[in-house]
Amino acid sequence: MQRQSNRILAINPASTSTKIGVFDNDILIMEKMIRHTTEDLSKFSSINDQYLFRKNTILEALDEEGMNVSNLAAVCGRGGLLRPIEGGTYEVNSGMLEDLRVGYSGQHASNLGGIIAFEIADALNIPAFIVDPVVVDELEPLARVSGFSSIKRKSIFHALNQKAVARRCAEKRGRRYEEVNLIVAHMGNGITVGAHHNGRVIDVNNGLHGDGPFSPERAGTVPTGDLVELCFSGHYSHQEIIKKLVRQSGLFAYLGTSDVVKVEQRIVSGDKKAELIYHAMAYQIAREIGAISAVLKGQVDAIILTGGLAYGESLVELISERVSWIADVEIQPGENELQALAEGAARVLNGEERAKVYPF
Ligand SMILES: Nc1ncnc2c1ncn2[C@@H]1O[C@H](COP(=O)(O)OP(=O)(O)O)[C@@H](O)[C@H]1O
Ligand SMILES: CCCC(=O)OP(=O)(O)O
Repeated sequence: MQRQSNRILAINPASTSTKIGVFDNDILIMEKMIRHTTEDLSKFSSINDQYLFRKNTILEALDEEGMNVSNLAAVCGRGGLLRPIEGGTYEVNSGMLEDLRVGYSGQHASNLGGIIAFEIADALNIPAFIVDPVVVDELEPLARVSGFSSIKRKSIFHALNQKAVARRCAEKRGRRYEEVNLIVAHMGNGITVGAHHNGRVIDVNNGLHGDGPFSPERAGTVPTGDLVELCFSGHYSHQEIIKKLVRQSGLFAYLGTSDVVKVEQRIVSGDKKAELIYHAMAYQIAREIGAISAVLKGQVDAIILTGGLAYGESLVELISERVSWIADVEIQPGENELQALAEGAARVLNGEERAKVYPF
């Protein structure tokens, strides 16, 4: 099908940076990472309060790059901690804006993606979208049962990148995403391993404050009794324990850094503790992939390793040697999120998909 030219601005707000990209449909024209200093962000008491500051830095960056916003056909932001929704491209509406502002399912910089996209698009009278936010929830009923009746398992994961790499993998095999079974391990600051069955992520660990492998920053699954003891030890407030589990666990807690490149350098120079912990992270990722292969009854077309950590050759090797008996292992390093946002918006602008309405 012949596609018309659609200029799309994609916005991905992360904790200390805002990444932006301008695309012609899914072809990248310009990309920029705007870094925010601690001093800049410490002026704001909440993530939501940063919206105007971040929006202005985006408009300034576009101006510096000579990008004329009046040529845009749509703006697409990374969606945040909304109500659980199925995957897809959603037009930003007033209900979504309200949920993003209060942080319906919690606080995360990605909550700003939809808000900033809307503000820029509204002034230009063009649509604003979000694509596959972190709350995409396509879990099977079986996967929701935790074993502790007061707690349900939740789907919070790197849906945007997981679905984009899964689509690409299916396409390479001459199949549609809706026709394949894939295991995708996104390995970034958090790590999530999803079972993609015929285009739906039917099981995945909650990579923010849930379960799964430990990661550069997160604790992942920890022994429950010991965690309860720690919570009631009187040493930590509620906020402190959450921060410890989400931002100060994993590699950071054991090795004092969450920078995987530095950890790899320490291993090469003979640091045995760094080696043990790094190998343990690979071991836990492989164990999660093995567990989720049972969800797919062993019918797995491919295992995809993606995210920033997939640039690390030794990590990829350590995981592959434990899981390559399950299926072919494909490496798609990086987080590909701006590209995935543009692709999601382009599918709607070109009439290949209809924008979904939040909450559906
Ligand atoms: N060349 C590399 N080799 C190994 N790890 C890397 C490399 N580049 C980045 N990383 C790691 O990737 C992580 C960030 O991954 P990314 O997918 O961008 O993050 P997130 O999913 O959290 O947004 C960081 O922990 C960083 O140390
Ligand atoms: C697990 C989804 C939240 C998320 O995006 O985490 P990181 O970017 O910190 O890996």
